Order: sequence, then structure tokens, then C-alpha cells
Amino acid sequence: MAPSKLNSTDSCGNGDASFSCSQPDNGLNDSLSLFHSEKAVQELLQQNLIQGTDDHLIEFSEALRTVAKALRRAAEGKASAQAEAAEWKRRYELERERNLRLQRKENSPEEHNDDFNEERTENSTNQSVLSSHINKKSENCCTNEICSHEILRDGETDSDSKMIQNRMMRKASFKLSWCCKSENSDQHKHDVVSFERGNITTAGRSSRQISLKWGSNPQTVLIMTKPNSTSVQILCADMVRWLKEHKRLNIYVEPRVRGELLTESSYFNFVQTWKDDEEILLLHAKVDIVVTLGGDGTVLWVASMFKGPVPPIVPFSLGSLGFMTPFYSQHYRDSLDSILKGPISITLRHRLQCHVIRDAATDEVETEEPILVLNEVTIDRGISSFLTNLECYCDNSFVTCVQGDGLILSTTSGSTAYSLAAGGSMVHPQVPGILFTPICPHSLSFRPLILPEHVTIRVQVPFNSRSPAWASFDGKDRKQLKPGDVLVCSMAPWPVPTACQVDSTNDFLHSIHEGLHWNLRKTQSFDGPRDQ
Ligand SMILES: NC(=O)c1ccc[n+]([C@@H]2O[C@H](COP(=O)([O-])OP(=O)(O)OC[C@H]3O[C@@H](n4cnc5c(N)ncnc54)[C@H](O)[C@@H]3O)[C@@H](O)[C@H]2O)c1
Ligand SMILES: Nc1ncnc2c1ncn2[C@@H]1O[C@H](COP(=O)(O)OP(=O)(O)OP(=O)(O)O)[C@@H](O)[C@H]1O
Repeated sequence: MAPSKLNSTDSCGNGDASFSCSQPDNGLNDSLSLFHSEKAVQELLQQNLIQGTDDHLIEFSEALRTVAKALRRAAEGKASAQAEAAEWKRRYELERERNLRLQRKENSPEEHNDDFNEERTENSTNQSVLSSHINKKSENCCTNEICSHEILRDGETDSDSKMIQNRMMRKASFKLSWCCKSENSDQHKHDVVSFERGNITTAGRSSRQISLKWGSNPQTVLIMTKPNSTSVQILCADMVRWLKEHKRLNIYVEPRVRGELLTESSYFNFVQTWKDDEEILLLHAKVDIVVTLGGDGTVLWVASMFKGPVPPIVPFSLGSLGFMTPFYSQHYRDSLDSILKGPISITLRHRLQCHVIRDAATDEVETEEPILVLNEVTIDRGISSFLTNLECYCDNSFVTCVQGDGLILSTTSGSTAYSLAAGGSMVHPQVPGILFTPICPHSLSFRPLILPEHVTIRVQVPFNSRSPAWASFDGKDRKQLKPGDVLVCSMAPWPVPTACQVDSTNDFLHSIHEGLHWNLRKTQSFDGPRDQ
């Protein structure tokens, strides 16, 4: 056998060995140590080759490589099956949730007949009830509306009787609609593609500007602030006072902020908060809008707090860049006035749902909770000085093997953040898609991709990877991915609705001009340079 065969393993570790060997009884976890032994044998072989060829050692090495390859294939199969199981579980849970909702509707038919302008009624039930309000006739919905919306009623009595505002609340109803100035006919509004008379045409598309109209007045506002900023603290206290005295709203803040307000004055005793993570999970059922005071990081923080549906967010800019924060804090009264009246233009920002599946996990129970990201999930080399080696699949197709500093899987909202710095395109946040952007790839031809929104992406750290990789979610919560671990990523069903200053497109263009100085250049003229 030619000595060159020893080096025939490709960059993904797929050698072309032709010897067959029966698979040993030891499990997948032993494959790593096998690789180490293989490496040691290979080094030994190379030394020997300089002096002379030892056919037996070469044969042994080839056999080892074949075994390792078989083990790797088995592990890949396992990862793929786990990813599929996770995806089915997700679908099952969504379907179950939908069925439960339908069942509830059937049990309380009067809920169906709710008009969007219905009066608020105090709810005396002791449980949060999720009910879907739909218009009586489906025709009423077809004028480009998202026909149903969920109203979450909270009848829970708060255990803390000191809270003054502990009366039962009902979330304000609202409806979302797509704006279509030029269309008169309602036909096919909801058919994305129609095949009439053999012609393929597209009609309604979800990426159009969305408008939110309140059906009843919003009652409860959550104010989230970036920490350690005196100007934010001052603004927050002012806003709370104004919302209470002029708008008669219930106000929620974080426990930290409630403490800060009470240190300032006992006047703020009416402000509500939560005690633990379980209460945070119920917040979306109580809150009509979320106001953020900070930069993009505060919007990301709020998004990460809501692990399911997210109330509309009104982001005020008090950061350095503020790409996703179009509202000016100095005009907050006017802005909140018009937001509380509605209608509001909304950018529905898609999120990615990420599952880490451990190779070491032996059953479903050990599967980690999914993590939702608004910007991106990054898989990088962390502190390791080795290249990352990541095998990437899109649904069941192999995409590529990333060898470089890492990979960014980004939403279109995140396209102007880390992905942009790594050479990805800037994409309008309403475009549904997943950006696949390598970080410093060690290859001249590795350009970024944009994949459609319906795909599931699987990134695996191969068993022969020289080091573990690290995943981080919106720049936080770093998790180590050991060889054999997999990250599965798909579009989450719960987008983040953010209010627009003007509309999605205007706000996006404003941000890239003002925030990033996109395409700023002196205009050419005959008389020398002139300002643009
Ligand atoms: N090389 C880079 O550009 C780089 C490196 C690490 C992280 N990041 C980004 O930082 C984000 C975390 O933000 P943070 O505020 O918590 O951390 P941070 O305080 O480190 O701020 C990062 C910067 O990114 C900006 N930013 C965040 N999201 C953005 C978006 N969608 N569009 C445009 N700019 C955006 C912020 O305004 C801020 O100026 C991560 O999600 C990641 O996208 C960027
Ligand atoms: N409510 C919060 N609780 C804890 N941490 C928060 C909260 N809001 C924001 N942060 C964190 O504080 C940091 C700074 O926040 P933010 O990005 O909003 O301000 P900034 O850095 O001044 O603005 P910009 O991102 O525009 O430069 C971020 O890392 C963010 O994750």
C-alpha cells in the first residue's frame, strides 16, 4: 500500500480507507479515545516511514481509521435522530397547545362572540385563561387581518396583599392587520400562492407592514431599564409618575428597579414587580406593552425574558447605537400617548429557537430547555487556539464543514449586529430567513448564506474535533459543546413585536443611515468636494 494513503483523510476526517473491520462492542463515547490511539499510531507510523515501510502497521492504522469512521457515522445518525425527535416534540407541543385552546373555546362559546370593542369586565376566575378572540364571520377577517388574537386573562390574586394594585386585570384586546394601500379586492389575501388556471401567482405575504389596533384600552405597562445608569433611573421615575397620574395605568418594573424607586420615595409603593422566575413566565398574560429604556442590549434582555409570546415592545433610545430603539426619550409623553391610542406600526422580529443536544444524554429527559434568540446564536472556538471544526446540516442535507473561528446563525434583526461584523448582509427585519455567516473562515471561498425561514439547521462538533466549541445566545449564556454535541436551530413560533416610530422600512433605513452611516460618501462635483 502506498504510504501517501496515510494522509488521505479529508478536512472533515472522512478517510477513504478500504479495509473492512467489524465494529467493536464499546459504545460511542469510546470513539474519542480511539481517535487518540489512532493519532498515536499515525505519528509512530510516520516516523517509521522515514526509515522504511512497515506494512503491518499501515494495515493496522487503516483498520483503525475504518472503525473510527463507522463510529462517527453511528454518532451522526444518533444526532440526526435526536434532532428529529426534538423537532417532533416541538411540533407536538404546539399542536397540543392549539387543541387545548380550541377545546377551551368550545367549552365557553360566549368567548367567541367577543367584539374587539367590548367593555372590560372584572374576571373572577382563579386561573389564567387563554382564550382566542375571533371575529364572528370569517369574511370580517379577510381584510388582511391576522384573524384571531389571543387574549390572556389573569384572574390570579397576588399573594402579596401589600400591593395596592392587586386587583384582577384583563389584558387589552387588539388586532393585527397588514396594510395594503393599493388593494381593493379581498380575494386570495391569505393564499400565499394560488394556482388558478395553471398560473402561479403570489398574493398575501406576511412580510408586509403590520399594524396593531387596540380593541380596548391598554391597562398595564412593564418598564424595563438598563442597569447602572443615572439618566435612565431619572427618566424611569418620571415616566412611572406620568403613566400613573395621567394614564391611570398599572405599572410593573423589575425587583431591582422597584427598590431604586422606593429608595427615592415611598410614593412609588403602587409599582408592582415579581418575586421569582415562575412569575416572569406569567408576565406576558398581564402586560399590555413593554417599554424599554436603554440600548439594543435592553431589547435583547426583554426578549430573553419572554420564553413564549411577547407583548408589543416600545423601545426608547438611551444607548450608544440604538439600532432597534427608534423612540426618543425626550419625547416619551407624545410617543406613549399615540402608542396607547393606536394604531401602531409593528415590526414582527423573528426569533430563533435553539436546542443543545448532548451526546452524553441517554434519554429525552436530559434534553436541555430551548433557548430563544432575537439576534443570533454563535458557535465559536472560545478561548481555544485551534480552528473550530463544525459540521453543518440544513434539514437533512449536508451544508458544509466550518473551519475557522466559528459560525453565526442570525435572524434578520441580528443581521446588523455580529453577523454584519463577520461579513454578512444587512437584511430588512421583516424578511423571513436565517443568516448563515462564518466567522473568519480559513477558506477563500466561504461566503455567507441566507436560508429560508422554514429550515432546521443542525451544527455538530465532530468526534475528531481537536477542541470543544462554545455556543452563545445573543452574546450571553455561553455553553460548551463537546465533541458529539449538537446545536439544532429553527425559527421560533413567537416573534418579538416592536413598535415603529414610522414603519418597519423607514425605521430600518433610518437606523442604517444614522447608526451605521451606511454608504456615507462625499458627493462628487466639478468644484471640489461637497457635503452629501
Ligand atoms: N464583533 C461584533 O460586532 C460583535 C461581537 C460580539 C457581540 N456582538 C453583538 O452584541 C450583541 C449583544 O448586544 P449587547 O448590547 O447585549 O452587548 P454589547 O453591550 O457588547 O453591545 C454590542 C453592540 O451591538 C449593538 N447591537 C446589538 N444588537 C444589534 C442589532 N440587532 N443591530 C445592530 N446593532 C446591534 C449594540 O447596540 C451594541 O452597540 C450580540 O447579539 C451580538 O450581535 C457583536
Ligand atoms: N434590565 C436589564 N437587566 C440586566 N441587564 C440588562 C438589562 N437591560 C440591559 N442589560 C444589559 O446591560 C448592558 C447594556 O445595555 P444596553 O445595550 O441597553 O446599553 P448600551 O450598551 O448603553 O447601549 P448600546 O447597546 O446601544 O450601545 C447589556 O449587556 C445588556 O444585556
